[in-house]
Amino acid sequence: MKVIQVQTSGPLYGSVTVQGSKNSSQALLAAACLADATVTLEGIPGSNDVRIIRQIGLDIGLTIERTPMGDMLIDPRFIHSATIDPGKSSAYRSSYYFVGALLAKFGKVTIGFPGGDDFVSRPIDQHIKGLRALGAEFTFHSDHYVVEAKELRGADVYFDTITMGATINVILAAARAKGRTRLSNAATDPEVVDTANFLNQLGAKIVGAGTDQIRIEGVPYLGGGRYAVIPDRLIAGSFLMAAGINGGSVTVANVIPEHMGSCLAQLREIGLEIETGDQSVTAHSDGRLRATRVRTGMYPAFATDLQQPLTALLTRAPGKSIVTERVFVKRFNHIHQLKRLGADVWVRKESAYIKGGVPLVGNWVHATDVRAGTCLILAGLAAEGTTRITGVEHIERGYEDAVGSFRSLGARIESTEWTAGNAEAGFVGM
Ligand SMILES: CC(=O)N[C@H]1[C@@H](OP(=O)(O)OP(=O)(O)OC[C@H]2O[C@@H](n3ccc(=O)[nH]c3=O)[C@H](O)[C@@H]2O)O[C@H](CO)[C@@H](O)[C@@H]1O
Ligand SMILES: C=C(OP(=O)(O)O)C(=O)O
Repeated sequence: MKVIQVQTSGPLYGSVTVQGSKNSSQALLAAACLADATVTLEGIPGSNDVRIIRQIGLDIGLTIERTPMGDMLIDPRFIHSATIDPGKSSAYRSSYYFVGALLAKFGKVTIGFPGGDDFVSRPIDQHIKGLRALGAEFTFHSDHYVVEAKELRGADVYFDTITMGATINVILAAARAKGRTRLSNAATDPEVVDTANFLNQLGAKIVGAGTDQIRIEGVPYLGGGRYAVIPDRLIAGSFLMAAGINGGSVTVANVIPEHMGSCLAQLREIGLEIETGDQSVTAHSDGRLRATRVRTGMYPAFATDLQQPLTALLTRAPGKSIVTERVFVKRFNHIHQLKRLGADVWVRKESAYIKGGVPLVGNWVHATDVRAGTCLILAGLAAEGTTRITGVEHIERGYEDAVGSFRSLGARIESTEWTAGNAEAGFVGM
């Protein structure tokens, strides 16, 4: 069993080059299926989710190869199947993008239900609603579903709630549908804009991405091209938060500061000093933090994926903080694990109440999902003694090299293989 071991660390100093966005990469890799020529994507991270997408690609005839320069060369010309193995599709969340991306070409997609971070129920009713409006029919089975459309036709879609996944999925389907699609109440996330920019570069006609009204004029053909995925604003945010845990100064390079507005505002409120450059952000902290109240929301509000590392940071801020989760209201699995380190945190309804400044003590903890993992790494840096984190595969879904990056900043962290022998000697069941 892989375990990440974190020791009490001092202030962190240094610079980390931020990987390409996990969430955008998943959309772009699927979107490449819409092309009729080869595509090169720069900056796709080497995370577990990307490895699964490559395996799905192999199964259906979509070649995804890493070049010696680190780019992804994708050849969608020989896709021969739109039947996706349920096990693989359920091994990560956004496998549903293959529905939007393959439906126009194949007329029928068979796929497993979405997996990924299973922290709360995550409905896909808005994906279904949007794709149905374009003419798709859904049939549900025990471990997979089938989506069929003789012909996809543009339509007006008004989303009942703001969802990034459904916005992207319907854009994918509409890009090669017949006629015009208009999306209202669309998500405005940078990852939506990134997907639209990529498709437009291949010849799609999408306008309005980044606003809540998006128009897509379907085209019969998409060419190839080269495109660079946006940097991961969520991973960048968590490294900046790390500067506040024991003090220090951390620079995240290769970021788009404009994507991080609500995060940077929140960190300033807590007492970090933030400096932005063209493509970098630096957080300085003398370790003195202020308690705060924060609510998550859809972009441009404070991201739900930054809620967990922020909660770890707020355990270091003397006083009472309140973190309210508005996107996935029960996304608090990490709180139970923080308590195992001695944090004084409790959850009522959709809020976590944190009494900050209480000393943390190392223990065995489990990362239930990727951001819970980041939260526990940050908490482990402050905890007395050793914190051992299991569930490393969740962390590896999103990070190319979390351990290496934190080590480069001076964190005392390592990845170890926990064997039956040492487990008997020291493992405390969870
Ligand atoms: C792979 C990926 O990109 N994952 C991100 C994506 O997930 P994902 O795309 O799954 O999240 P959504 O933006 O769709 O979810 C936003 C809200 O809409 C609701 N909803 C969503 C779809 C739907 O059909 N019906 C519905 O009610 C969800 O329950 C949630 O309350 O955005 C989330 C919110 O920023 C992030 O936490 C995830 O990291
Ligand atoms: C929720 C997340 O991922 P996914 O949607 O891939 O499960 C996340 O990245 O925090």
